[in-house]
Amino acid sequence: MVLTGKTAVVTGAAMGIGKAITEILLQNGAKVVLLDVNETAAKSLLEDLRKQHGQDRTLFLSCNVESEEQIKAAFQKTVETFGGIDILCNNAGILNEGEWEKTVSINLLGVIRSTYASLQHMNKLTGGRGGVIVNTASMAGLGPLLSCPVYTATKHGVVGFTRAMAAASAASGYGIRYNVICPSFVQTELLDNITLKLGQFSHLEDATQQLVEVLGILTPSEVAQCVFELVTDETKNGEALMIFPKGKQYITFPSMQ
Ligand SMILES: NC(=O)C1=CN([C@@H]2O[C@H](COP(=O)(O)OP(=O)(O)OC[C@H]3O[C@@H](n4cnc5c(N)ncnc54)[C@H](O)[C@@H]3O)[C@@H](O)[C@H]2O)C=CC1
Ligand SMILES: CCCCCC(=O)/C=C/C=C\C/C=C\C/C=C\CCCC(=O)O
Repeated sequence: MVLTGKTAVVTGAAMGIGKAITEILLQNGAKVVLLDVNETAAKSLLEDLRKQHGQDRTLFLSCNVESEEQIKAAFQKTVETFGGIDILCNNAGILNEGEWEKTVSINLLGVIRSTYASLQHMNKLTGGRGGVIVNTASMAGLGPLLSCPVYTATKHGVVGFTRAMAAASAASGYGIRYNVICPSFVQTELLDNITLKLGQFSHLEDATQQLVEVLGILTPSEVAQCVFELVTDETKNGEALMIFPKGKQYITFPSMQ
């Protein structure tokens, strides 16, 4: 897929991995709508992006992925402004084992809300142009991160939901590809104040820190490069791409047949 003239929506776009995804899509010619709850960070980023890429290729819309109403309004505004949606990156996520219901609501239900709301605009069977959705899971979506059971559960959910949507889309003729990235640790604010975020599992922080030392830490732009690959390579549908500092690997899952 060539990105020139395409419209992308990125959730959690104000900082970290979402910011890097936004930047790589813009650098390659797409128009990008940034959705986030952090208005201060998003507006400051938007100002920089408009200086670099022009005034008319970006839009920020305040949107909490916990709200179906806000997601629907943001997609409607995107279509009114840019004429459609071709690419959706469901990236917003938190780590908070104490506030675990909120973690499920943002990390897993947020992806489902946004994916279902996007169908109205992207599905070729309902007048959309088709396109591609890339969800941000984690390596914790493929195996257990012992200090974060609920975070782990949400990311396993995102991997399963993405793969099932890919199969449903292919079988139904939606014209939408669905892929998921599974990065190891990435240098973003998600890793800050980790003791507080681990809640009742804070005693397992040292064990996780040891894992960080073994695996190393990715930069957001290394992750965004993999998102770009999944967006542009039209052969990729239903793929889970594991990303770590030493490389990347497409996951082979057990066959269901
Ligand atoms: N940092 C890491 O080590 C890893 C992060 N991830 C995943 O990457 C994604 C992005 O995380 P990071 O960039 O690391 O974190 P971050 O904290 O730097 O950025 C997250 C962004 O999401 C936004 N956000 C949070 N709740 C939201 C909501 N309800 N609605 C809309 N926006 C919301 C935040 O305002 C922020 O801009 C998350 O899904 C996370 O689980 C995956 C693997 C590793
Ligand atoms: C192998 C699974 C990788 C999963 C990565 C992920 O999605 C998010 C992990 C976030 C936190 C993990 C919990 C504790 C980490 C402990 C210390 C982090 C310190 C980071 C540092 O800068 O040294």
